[in-house]
Amino acid sequence: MPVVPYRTVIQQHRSAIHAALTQGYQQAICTNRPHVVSLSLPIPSIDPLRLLHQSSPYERHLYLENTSQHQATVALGSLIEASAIGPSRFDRVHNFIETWCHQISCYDELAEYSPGIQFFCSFAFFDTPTHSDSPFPAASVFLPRWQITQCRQTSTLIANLLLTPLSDLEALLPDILQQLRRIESLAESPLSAYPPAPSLIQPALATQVFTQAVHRALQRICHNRLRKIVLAHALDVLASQPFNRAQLLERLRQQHPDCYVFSVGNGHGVSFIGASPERLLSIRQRRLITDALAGSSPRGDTAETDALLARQLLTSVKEQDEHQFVVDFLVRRLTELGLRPSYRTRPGLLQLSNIQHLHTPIRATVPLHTHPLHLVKALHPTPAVAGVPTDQACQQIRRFEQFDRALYAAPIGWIDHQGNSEFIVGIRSALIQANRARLYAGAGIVAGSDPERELDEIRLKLRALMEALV
Ligand SMILES: C=C(O[C@@H]1C=C(C(=O)O)C=C[C@H]1O)C(=O)O
Repeated sequence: MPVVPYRTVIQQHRSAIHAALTQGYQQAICTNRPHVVSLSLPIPSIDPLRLLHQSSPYERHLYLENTSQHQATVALGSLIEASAIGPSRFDRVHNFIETWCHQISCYDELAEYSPGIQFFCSFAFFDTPTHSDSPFPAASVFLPRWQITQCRQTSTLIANLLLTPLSDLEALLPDILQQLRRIESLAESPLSAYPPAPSLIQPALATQVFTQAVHRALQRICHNRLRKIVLAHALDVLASQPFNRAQLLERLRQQHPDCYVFSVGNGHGVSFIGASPERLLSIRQRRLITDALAGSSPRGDTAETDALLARQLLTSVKEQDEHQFVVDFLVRRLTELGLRPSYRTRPGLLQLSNIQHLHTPIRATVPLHTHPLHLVKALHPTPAVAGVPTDQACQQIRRFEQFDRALYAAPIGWIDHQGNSEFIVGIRSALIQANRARLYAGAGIVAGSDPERELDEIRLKLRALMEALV
């Protein structure tokens, strides 16, 4: 099949694109403020991971893919950005987005599919860093220079351009054409094989630290100071050579097709990657879905043991309690914001390749003036990753865990200019820098939890990540 010359499409519409840029330029002059023009352009069907593979680890990025939903996006480079710390971090990101939404125009007439203007965000678990060398800010938002979104077989390139009264309009178009040339050559060239995976110099899991923390947490639960706490463990591994980010993500999406595969790069060589089954929220045309996901069991080796483990999970009082804390919290927080959540009273099962969870999807309609970040702020951290009561659980997490959670178990996602949004919870994840990886896994502790069984759950979750590393 001949390759459609996408550049020719752009060349043919050169004057329309030029007109869109001129309008943006005039806006910048009239308002005396910078103005962004967001161009959505058709490109050959291309896997966004290939573009990430070609990009430098020193270029900021956010990649998010859900194979089963046939949706993938990579956002590369930062055109405009902001970061924030402290309790007002969500509001500050919201203000940044609101301000810029008045200074952006979107030209999407050439694209078959356009996701609109998307701001990409990552938040750390805590609003103030627990460690001074934390690789990611407590809150971070950026509008990318380049973005590729693939929806089924349709790919779209988004070029965001910043216009100021000093901009040289004639210099912008060649830049876009050069990027299109790069993408076309990627689409035409055969997928180059990834280099062999590095071998790991794997340290033993320092299990006592975790089990001791579980014992101490159980004492607090026994004395009614806490009802649930999610304790995590971090495993540092060193490889013989640098990890290949795209290769890890490729393995994760093959091994976990039902999860959201993600990568967030800080632009300084550090990436936070993972395959998370947990959606904090998804909003499309004001319809919201959030997942209560808590209560876990391994998958069985045979159909019979698998069914037995599933039955035990569905009928265990301890697992039900652990799950119900999350449902109650999500329903309460949504109701407080004026939403009317609907959900089934009995949880279902979310069966993943290595583990199964109790799962309750909760749906609601978002009121007109409720911004997605109001909801993210109200929902994070859920008792699936923190505990009950939230403040006490977070205080104890800071005490018991000796490592920096950074982006682990925190919201990662995007918001568009029309109130659509997608945020996942950054669990089943690892921090990657050159040949070092830090793997995270956590488990919910409630009355009746057995420290050894919780440790098995941590091992199971870590093993899934380890399989992607080697
Ligand atoms: C905290 C994690 O997972 C969470 C804890 C679960 C549990 O304890 O049963 C289940 C799903 C997640 O909400 C993790 O994987 O790190």
